[in-house]
Amino acid sequence: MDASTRQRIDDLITTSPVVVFMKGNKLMPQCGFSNNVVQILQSLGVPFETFDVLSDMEIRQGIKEFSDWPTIPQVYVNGEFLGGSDILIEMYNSGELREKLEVALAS
Ligand SMILES: N[C@@H](CCC(=O)N[C@@H](CS)C(=O)NCC(=O)O)C(=O)O
Ligand code: FES
Repeated sequence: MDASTRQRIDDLITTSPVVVFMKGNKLMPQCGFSNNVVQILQSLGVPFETFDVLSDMEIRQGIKEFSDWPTIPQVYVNGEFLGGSDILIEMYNSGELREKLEVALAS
């Protein structure tokens, strides 16, 4: 990824405490994995921003390198990579996600 893509990602992950790189948007997720993450965050009632990687191939590829994670969706909390769909589902089911987000959003 070039320096300007890296800079854009640096900016994107701090637009909100919770940022989701996904396919599609909150109203119309374009993939079941992205939809999983949206449904989980909405069910917890936390505010979050999304970025549609289908609109930008540089970010779609760049975010994989940036996070060292090969797939979309990708969830960032306070500028740190948290995980994709499987990880979010697991953390949601264990209650860890609610706890983590409560702490993250309070800071
Ligand atoms: N097991 C993954 C599922 C996500 C996944 O497999 N994503 C694929 C299909 S949407 C992907 O991002 N492929 C590369 C791409 O489309 O750029 C997770 O936990 O998030
Ligand atoms: S777009 Fe086909 S699995 Fe996500």
